[in-house]
Amino acid sequence: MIDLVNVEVNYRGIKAIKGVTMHVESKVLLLGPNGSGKTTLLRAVAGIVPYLGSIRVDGTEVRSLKGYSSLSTNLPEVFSVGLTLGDVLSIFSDIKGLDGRRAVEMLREVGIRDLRQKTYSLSTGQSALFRTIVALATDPKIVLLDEPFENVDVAKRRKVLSWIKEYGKEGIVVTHELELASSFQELDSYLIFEGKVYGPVKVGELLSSVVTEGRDPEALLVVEVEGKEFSFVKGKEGKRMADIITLDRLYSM
Ligand SMILES: Nc1ncnc2c1ncn2[C@@H]1O[C@H](COP(=O)(O)OP(=O)(O)OP(=O)(O)O)[C@@H](O)[C@H]1O
Repeated sequence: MIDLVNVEVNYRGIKAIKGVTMHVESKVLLLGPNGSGKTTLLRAVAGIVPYLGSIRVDGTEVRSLKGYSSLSTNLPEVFSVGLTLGDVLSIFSDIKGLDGRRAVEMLREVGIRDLRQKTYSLSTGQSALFRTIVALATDPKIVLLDEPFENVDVAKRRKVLSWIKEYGKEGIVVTHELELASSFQELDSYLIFEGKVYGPVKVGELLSSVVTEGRDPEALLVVEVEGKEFSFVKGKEGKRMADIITLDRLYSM
């Protein structure tokens, strides 16, 4: 279970996360445009950046966590430079109970066979796949996945989708691609704009809504973008969410 209460993250004067309160006890999607704070929120939950407020993972405050938690992530900060893929698998087997055979099988399924190569020799897409596989092959209770589809070929995205459905009962999956979100219709989603989180709302409901300017009393969600309010409403005239593809488009509405 992940509980955030009034969380703020500041990077030297930039407020990247502003007063976020969330209670996550299933797998949820976090959707938002570039620079909205998605990665920062995951970093805070993973204990990689300092935060104000409270973040508890299964009841333990993240900033006072000692040792390893029930949480796995594909965030690049977790992977040391200069190691081979085999080294990383072996370290994660020791410290996080990674299933080495399963990891090797998953790597083969996406065409990564040479375990003697260094992690930095992987392409951007291969690196994303490798990090996702290491995170999931630990069979984690909680997953934090940052843009697991980015730079991954369409055919391999299908594999990644099926793995995300298979592993981790709880957690946060970040993406800014609504097209991919449609594969998770039954999950709850949160939207993030300018460091503020809105939700939850079922992915299916969100994608079948339209976006209108202003505050609509029947809205599933009302978000604020650059000082303007936008409503996500069902059964009205407006820009169909399903056509927006990426949330960056709200900035040009
Ligand atoms: N290390 C850092 N130092 C200073 N500012 C940062 C740092 N990392 C992120 N930021 C700023 O914090 C804000 C949120 O960034 P973040 O990377 O969390 O967004 P994001 O939603 O993950 O974006 P993207 O989809 O582009 O990856 C942005 O304004 C970004 O410029």
